[in-house]
Amino acid sequence: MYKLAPSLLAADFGIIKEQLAKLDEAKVPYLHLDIMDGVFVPNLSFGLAVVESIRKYTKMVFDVHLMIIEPERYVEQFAKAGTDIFCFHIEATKDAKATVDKIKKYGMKAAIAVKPATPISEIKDLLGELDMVLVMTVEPGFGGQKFMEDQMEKVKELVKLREENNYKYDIEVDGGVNPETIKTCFASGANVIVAGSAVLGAKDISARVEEFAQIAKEYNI
Ligand SMILES: O=C(CO)[C@H](O)[C@H](O)COP(=O)(O)O
Ligand SMILES: [Fe+2]
Repeated sequence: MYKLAPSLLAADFGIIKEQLAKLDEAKVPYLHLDIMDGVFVPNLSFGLAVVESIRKYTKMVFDVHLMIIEPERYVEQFAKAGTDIFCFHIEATKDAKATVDKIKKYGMKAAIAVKPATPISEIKDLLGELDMVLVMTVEPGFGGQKFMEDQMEKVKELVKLREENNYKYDIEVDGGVNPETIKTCFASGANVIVAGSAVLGAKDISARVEEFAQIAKEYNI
């Protein structure tokens, strides 16, 4: 089922309450929260305090994308801050299985992200336990980058593996998604769409959300 996850990274933090209200008005289901540590990626964003404080203002599902090393250290804190989906990078941990188990123990949905150079074979053994897989369509670290079309091969591979093994995960794409590139995402089989600049940077947020929803309908997603 199609879900839009606007990325807070593209929001104007000075008017964050108004921005959240606009997303709620547009009936957006997920909010994508990019957590960066300046080590796993060459950028810093925001952390637990921001997640906890905005949790009070919206009921959107919090889809937290952790671009930090050893994400297992923060599972409990993110659960307490109101995270619904805890998504970590396979490249950032030595024990992905233990991390997935810990995420579930704290009542969250478990997702794994793969950088553009990481093949799906790296997470193959865990696919049966995941609620979502995130295929990065840019190098993680910054919003507003160009969509990497070649990553659609991984989306298609995930669709195939899900069918063959009766797995249940959603397939999320993140980076450079706009009204054009969203079409190849749907055509390849992605159903959870992260969009920062294309949604929060749009003149009319509701109109952009509606435009994406119409395209999803055309592709039966
Ligand atoms: O994880 C990310 C960057 O690492 C962001 O979620 C992503 O870049 C969204 O921004 P945009 O839609 O503007 O590309
Ligand atoms: Fe992200």
